[in-house]
Amino acid sequence: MSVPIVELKNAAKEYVNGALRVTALRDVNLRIDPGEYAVIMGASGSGKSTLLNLLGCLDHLSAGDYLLGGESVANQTDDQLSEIRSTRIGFIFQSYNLIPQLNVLENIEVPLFYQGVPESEARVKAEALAERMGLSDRLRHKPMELSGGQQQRVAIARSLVCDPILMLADEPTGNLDSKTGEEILELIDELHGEGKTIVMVTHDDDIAHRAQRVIRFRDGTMISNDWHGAPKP
Ligand SMILES: Nc1ncnc2c1ncn2[C@@H]1O[C@H](COP(=O)(O)OP(=O)(O)OP(=O)(O)O)[C@@H](O)[C@H]1O
Repeated sequence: MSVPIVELKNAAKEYVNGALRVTALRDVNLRIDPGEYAVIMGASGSGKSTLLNLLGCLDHLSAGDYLLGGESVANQTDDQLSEIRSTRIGFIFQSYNLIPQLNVLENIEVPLFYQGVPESEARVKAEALAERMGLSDRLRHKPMELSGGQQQRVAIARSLVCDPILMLADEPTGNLDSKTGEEILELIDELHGEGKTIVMVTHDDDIAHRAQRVIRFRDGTMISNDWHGAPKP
């Protein structure tokens, strides 16, 4: 059996602000295998972003364990988490999160520079991904000179440039019109078809139907985990 990409064991997250404590996630057990496409759904405040932040090593668990690709990351330092994030995880956000001063190629290259990849090598990779995303005629444009769909394509290229084992998407079509959103979702379907492991937060049932698996949260608890198509063995 293959090593799961994600394994959360009795995971919990509590936010503490002074005397105020909020339990955002409690006792979450979740396994995501290589090549799966899972969506996370739930009402506002149910813990979706908290979960994505934990899966993306942007935050620490309060209790339990998180194994990413078979290795526990629960007790890593912030620096170690940052290293894991930049080498193993690709992020796609609703608001693209591109660096406004950098052009398309430079934005795509950012994760490679954190890894010390030589400039010429980074350029070759970034150009290939930009071409794949249909951005060849926009390589030197800055984000503000691009449409929303083009910006999201740059963000997807950036998320792929380190060949991550896990791709996390937070409402990736939330700021796009339906046609452009559909193109981005088709791109994500394509990546899934190529074997990428994808976890996406969405509020949209139509989008959720594209995934194999829909995981629902309520009040910080996982309340359902439904498989479309063939049931998981
Ligand atoms: N930094 C924080 N400090 C304190 N409480 C927080 C913090 N971040 C989130 N929470 C709380 O944790 C709970 C879960 O929040 P979370 O943002 O994960 O929900 P969500 O499902 O992503 O919501 P939305 O769909 O509105 O983005 C909420 O009750 C929220 O108020």
